[in-house]
Amino acid sequence: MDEQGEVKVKNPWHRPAFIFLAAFIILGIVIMVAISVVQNKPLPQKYKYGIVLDAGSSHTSVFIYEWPAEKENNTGMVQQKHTCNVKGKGISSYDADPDGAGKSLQDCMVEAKQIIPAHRHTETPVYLGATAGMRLLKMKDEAASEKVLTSVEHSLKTYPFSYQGARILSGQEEGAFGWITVNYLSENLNKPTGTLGALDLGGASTQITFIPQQDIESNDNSIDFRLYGNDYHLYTHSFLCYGKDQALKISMSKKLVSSHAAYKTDPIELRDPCFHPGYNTTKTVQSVFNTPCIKAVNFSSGYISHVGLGNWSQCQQSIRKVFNTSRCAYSKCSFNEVFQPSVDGQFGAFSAFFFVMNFLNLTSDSLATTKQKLATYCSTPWGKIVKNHPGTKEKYLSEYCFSGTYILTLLEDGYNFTSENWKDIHFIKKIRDSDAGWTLGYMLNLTNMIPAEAPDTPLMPYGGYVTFMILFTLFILVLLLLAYLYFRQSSRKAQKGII
Ligand SMILES: Nc1ncnc2c1ncn2[C@@H]1O[C@H](COP(=O)(O)OP(=O)(O)O)[C@@H](O)[C@H]1O
Ligand SMILES: [Ca+2]
Repeated sequence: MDEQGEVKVKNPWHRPAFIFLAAFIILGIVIMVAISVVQNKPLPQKYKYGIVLDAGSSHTSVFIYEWPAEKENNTGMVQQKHTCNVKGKGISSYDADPDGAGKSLQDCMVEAKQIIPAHRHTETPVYLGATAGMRLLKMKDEAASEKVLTSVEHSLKTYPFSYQGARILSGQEEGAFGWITVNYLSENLNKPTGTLGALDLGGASTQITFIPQQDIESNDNSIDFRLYGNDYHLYTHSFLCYGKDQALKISMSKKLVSSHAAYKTDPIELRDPCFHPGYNTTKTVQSVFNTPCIKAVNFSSGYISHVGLGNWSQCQQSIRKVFNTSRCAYSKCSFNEVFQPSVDGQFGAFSAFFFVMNFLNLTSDSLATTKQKLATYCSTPWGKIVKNHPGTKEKYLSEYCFSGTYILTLLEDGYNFTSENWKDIHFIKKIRDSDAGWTLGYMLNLTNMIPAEAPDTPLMPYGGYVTFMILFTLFILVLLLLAYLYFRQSSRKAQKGII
């Protein structure tokens, strides 16, 4: 009994205070880990949505974007969830029937209501941005352009979303937001890697935007951004009337004006090297001259007999006349006296640049091969072209020779790309499943989703943090166990010594 009494006194582990302390430490660690795991646990993913309507000159597309609610300021988080193509033509074609513009959006907006979860509807912003078609309508008939915008506004306000406005974008905005989109999607904005220049070809205008190596000599062409802690000094220019549909009209009108036949015959004969041999279609003079991009001319007839010749080099000669390169008041110009630094770096060429070059299978050849293949394509008889592409809209099909040649001439003679840097042009439709175009950049900007400064990042990712806390706790437990074993052994020795 005495022996046992002595052991009790000598073994420190049997002191209640020590046991209490050890239990308290373990409990404290367990509570700490439990709280931090629960506190930092990512909530079940909640998504937010945004809608942007791209009211282009040829048609309107509705884009629905989606992003995880907690990560809206991280780069690359916003994704395109759905697109809907509005039936019919662009809103600028409703100048004589403004109500029709608003009505045309109905089907796609109903679709948006079905795609976005109902509880998110009221907080989902809707933006409509109109581009060059509406810029031209505003030049031609400002009152009509306002009526069209009012009509789409009334229509968009009837849906449960948060309507944020319908407006005409400036050419600079269109160029800059296209650049933001491609660089956001390529995750270039928060990395020290280079950025991607943006080339956008529409029906009524075309944009070029990139970071140049030299000074920007004209203020109109300069845009500055601070994104994720980096300063960007961009060159941008939008050529109104140089989208492929307006360029075709300008090119046809020049041919008509310079041809003597045009003033005498009925219908006027337009022999066009940019259309396939065997192509022969009657068009109205009005369909070519109905644009503020061309001065009105009087002809003997209201009709044109448009006859294809299929001669690529003559076609290119005729397209060169659309670009005025004779004067430049700066150190360098693209065309029409517009300042442009030398193109630099990699470029993403989207919208009609992609549609046309992809159709022609010309997205990955050298400049020389591209020209050769295009020349062969243009000389292919129209009958054969129609037979080979039964599913393609005849209007698009008849114009691919012109459009391909226009793209080549715009890039080489207009923007001064060469056979050396031709490979730097990447014809793209999508980046990581989202369309390249101005709409995403526009929404990111208006919702402040690209912060000027880089957001604070946690010390370690969530998974790493939990692992660290578990390992750290185990480490402490093992230490306590070892300490226990050590003390037990030493107290036994002490016990034996006493015996
Ligand atoms: N599959 C296609 N093939 C050829 N061209 C196309 C195709 N889809 C769209 N396009 C063309 O792309 C252009 C899109 O321009 P759009 O965005 O409407 O005008 P803008 O940007 O000048 O306001 C139009 O010229 C249209 O005809
Ligand atoms: Ca466009």
